[in-house]
Amino acid sequence: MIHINNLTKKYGEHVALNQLTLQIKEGEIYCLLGANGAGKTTTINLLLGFTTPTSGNASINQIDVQENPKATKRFLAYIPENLMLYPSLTALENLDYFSGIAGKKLSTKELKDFLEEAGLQTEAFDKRIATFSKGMRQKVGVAIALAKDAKVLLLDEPTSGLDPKASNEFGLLLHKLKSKGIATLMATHDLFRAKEVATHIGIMKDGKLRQQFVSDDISLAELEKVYLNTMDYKEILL
Ligand SMILES: Nc1ncnc2c1ncn2[C@@H]1O[C@H](COP(=O)(O)OP(=O)(O)OP(=O)(O)O)[C@@H](O)[C@H]1O
Repeated sequence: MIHINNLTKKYGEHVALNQLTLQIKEGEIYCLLGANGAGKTTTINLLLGFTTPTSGNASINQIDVQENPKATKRFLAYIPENLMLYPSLTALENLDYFSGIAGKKLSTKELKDFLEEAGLQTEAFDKRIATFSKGMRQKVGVAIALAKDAKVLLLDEPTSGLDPKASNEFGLLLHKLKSKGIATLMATHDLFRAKEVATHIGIMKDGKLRQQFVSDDISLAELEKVYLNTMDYKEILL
């Protein structure tokens, strides 16, 4: 579903992303780990077409992102660390608005079903977003992705600032999306949640993908050790 080939982004002499190659198939959750400045957000921005690569390419559902950014956006949902919703509108109104932008005309019943599927409490459907916690806003973001029938979900630091219960709920939600066949790329610093939700884990440093694992092949303790070693510049062969 997501194909990234030798994707490179330079800002002047600085290489923010260095020949990244990876694939994420339907129903896979790929967690990208790495210290600040490792290139995680750059990867997401390139997939969103927010910035253009210096070289290499990426495709979503076999459509090249750079050649056809509008077409690829039809398949994409993006939830950044701080999801922008209209604070004075309710959850239902936001969902109605954003699914309308995505070309979906949905009944109130359908909108409510998506909010429920995303795990938002029924009492919150008609409350203004301004009163919502981050976890609740993210559920609205997931409802938007579901309403849009997104095939690919891009998440940037979705669990940062969430309390353990909200983070756990978000993890359960990702499992649900996985079972619907959605391909997810999640940039995170949260090793625990990455290990818990990911099918695959990559560790980036200085714009380069240094390590890749199938999540089931590595324990949390091993992941932490490898992560710390990688950050300490100790060379570990891929
Ligand atoms: N618009 C820009 N102009 C110049 N340099 C940039 C720009 N955007 C990102 N960079 C640089 O590219 C590198 C990768 O940044 P990126 O935001 O992708 O890292 P990250 O892994 O997402 O970090 P964080 O965990 O802090 O979000 C950093 O060195 C950053 O300073």
